[in-house]
Amino acid sequence: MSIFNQHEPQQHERFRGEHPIVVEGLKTAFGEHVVHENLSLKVNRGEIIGVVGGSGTGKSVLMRAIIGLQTPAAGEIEVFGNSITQAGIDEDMGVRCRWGVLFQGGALFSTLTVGENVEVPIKQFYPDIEPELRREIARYKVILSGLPENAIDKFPSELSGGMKKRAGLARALALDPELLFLDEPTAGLDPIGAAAFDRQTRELKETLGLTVFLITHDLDTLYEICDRVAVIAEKRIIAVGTIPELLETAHPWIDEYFNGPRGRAASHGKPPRVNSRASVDNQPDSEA
Ligand SMILES: Nc1ncnc2c1ncn2[C@@H]1O[C@H](COP(=O)(O)OP(=O)(O)OP(=O)(O)O)[C@@H](O)[C@H]1O
Repeated sequence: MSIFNQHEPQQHERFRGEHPIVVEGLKTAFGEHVVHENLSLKVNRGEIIGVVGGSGTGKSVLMRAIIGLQTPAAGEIEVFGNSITQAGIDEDMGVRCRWGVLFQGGALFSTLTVGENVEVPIKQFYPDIEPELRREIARYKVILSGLPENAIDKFPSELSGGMKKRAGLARALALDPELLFLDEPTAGLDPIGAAAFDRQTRELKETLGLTVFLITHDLDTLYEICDRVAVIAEKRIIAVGTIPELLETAHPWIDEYFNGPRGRAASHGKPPRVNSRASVDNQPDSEA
């Protein structure tokens, strides 16, 4: 039971449905530049889904659309069964407090300490929580994210890249989310730091029962911790499944991605995760 359940106004049951995120027929565009066209994706509850695709294919824009920061030109997005595209402000606030986001680069407030950064969403969504309790929650989240306890009083400029990511993770965990969005969490980390962050993600997912939407270029992360991988190309999700399943699709981009030198190195000795069937979208690109 979360401490937040005792505080108005965001009381809610945990999501028990099959798909906490459902995207149907999404179109996003910046002026004439269409990023997604007829993109669909269902994320399974309790999985870590890796989202991959070439640079600029729209992974971050997809995440932003799902969390309501990017208005779609067409299509429907549901999170926990609530329409994100049509939510009023009240429903919006109720859903927003149920996810946490680690943006690329951490997006920490540089003038606030780590602890104060973690307190920001708590203040925003639960303004009535007493400062002492808020601080105590922040301290717990800092420890949960794998930072030493004394990091709570440090400013972002005093942290290494890996520590900044963990501070961003602590803030993403601030509200006991059911859904965690991670945008390239291991980018810029050394291999040992990246592997440690991967382990932490998997442990958090298991102990907190999270669903994780993870954007990455890191093949080791895909092999180590992702239950399924969704591939964005041609403005939509062209395939989703375990890595062995994706390889069966024989799509040239997928083949090159996983069977190129880096893909082969990352796969070395890894047991495949096999708990779903890949689905492939062979629909022609309407914008082609
Ligand atoms: N605010 C914006 N205004 C205009 N174009 C944008 C904006 N945000 C993103 N784009 C464009 O949308 C496309 C997709 O961007 P996005 O950041 O989602 O790519 P990505 O797949 O996450 O790339 P990377 O792997 O390099 O991080 C790019 O062409 C980008 O230039």
